Formats: sequence, C-alpha cells, structure tokens
Amino acid sequence: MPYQFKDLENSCHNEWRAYIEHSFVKQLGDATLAPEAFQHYLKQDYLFLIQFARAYALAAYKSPTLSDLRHAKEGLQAIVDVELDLHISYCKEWGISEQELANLPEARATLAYTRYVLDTGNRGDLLDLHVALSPCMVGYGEIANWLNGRPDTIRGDGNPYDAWIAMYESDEFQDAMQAEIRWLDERLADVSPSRFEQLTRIFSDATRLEIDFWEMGLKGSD
Ligand SMILES: Cc1ncc(C[n+]2csc(CCO)c2C)c(N)n1
Repeated sequence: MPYQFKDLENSCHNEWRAYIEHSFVKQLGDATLAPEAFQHYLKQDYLFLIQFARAYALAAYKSPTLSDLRHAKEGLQAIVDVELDLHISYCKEWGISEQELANLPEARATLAYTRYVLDTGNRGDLLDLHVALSPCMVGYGEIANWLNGRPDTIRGDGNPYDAWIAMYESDEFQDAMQAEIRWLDERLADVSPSRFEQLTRIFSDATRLEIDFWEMGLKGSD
C-alpha cells in the first residue's frame, strides 16, 4: 500500500489531536481566550512568518525540478508580498504597531520550531522539508474546520477572533492546503517503510513544536 499524508497524521495521532484541539484553539473558538494571549501569539507569529519565508527560500534551493522551484518561489512571494502585510495590518487592529513588531525578541518556542524546520530542510531533501512544514500548512486548515464543526464555537461579531477562523476556512487557504496534501501524497507513494519511519519522526517533532507554540501563547512565555 502506498503511503499518504493521512498516514503521517495517524502515525502520531495523539500529538496531532493535542495540536488541533489545543486549549488555545478551543478558547479562540468559544471567545474565552485572553486578548493578551492572542496578542502575544500574534507578535510571535510575525517572527514565525519571517522564518517561514526563509524556509520557502530553502525549498527553492532544494528544488530538483523547475516545477518545484516555481512552487517554492510562489510560497516565498505569497508570504513576503502579501501575508506579512496582512499580518501587520491585523496586528494593528489588535493594538500592536509595526514598530513594536520590528523590535520583538524571539520567544524560545518560536526559535525552537522555526530553526528545527530550517535545520531539517538543510540536513535533508525537499520531502523532509515539506513534511516539517506540513503541520503548519495542513494543521491550521484542519483547525478551522474542526472549530466550525464544534457546537461551542461562536462565529460572527460575538467572537473577537472570528477573522482568524475566517482566514483559515477561506477557499483560498483550503485550496492551498489541499494542494500541499496532493504534493505530499504524490511523493509519499514512492517511499520505503524505513524512509516513511524517518518522515514520521519529523512530522511528530514539528507537531509537538506547534503544541509548544500554542502553550507559549497561553502562558505568555518568552
Ligand atoms: C505557529 C504557526 N503555525 C502555522 C501557521 C499557519 N501558516 C503560517 S504560514 C502558512 C502558509 C503559507 O502561507 C500557514 C498556513 C501560523 N501562522 N503560525
């Protein structure tokens, strides 16, 4: 049986559910999350996005084909030209200025996660790097869908975090997530059991680092 992305999720089911259904996510959905926790998360996420852009640049360097190179370039361009600007405007709405963002120190959870992804890509090939990025690429889409299926989730003006959920449930984001799953499914179909084992380690580590990122937001840790 060829491997698929679903098999990565199943290989670390408990960690994956702990990430998707984290208290930070639940509180964001039912509008009980402390604004300070969300603001801390938003600030660190700005730094996260910058490192994530570097990971796309590394994906370009690690691309064996022109099609992979274009894919990496589009990801880098989307973050640098669109998503970081959107994030800066969204932070402004939450009372965080661009000046403040520019001077932030990186929290340990941000350092650990982003440098883990970059190191995994440096040591390995393009598939290792994509697997390290996949909890980020796929997880946030799953989180939006999970929140929408939950009775406690409040949507609309009654939830100050509604725009966050709306961003990740959008067709644009859900299409990008499906494209990433298809990319991974195509490559995973050809890997051996021992290679798949290595990839599950990477997927599990990146998922655990996503959990730490939520924890950092909740606790305000630096
Ligand atoms: C800690 C953390 N993990 C995942 C995301 C989601 N995310 C960041 S970049 C990107 C894809 C490229 O556009 C996605 C889905 C986040 N914002 N912060």
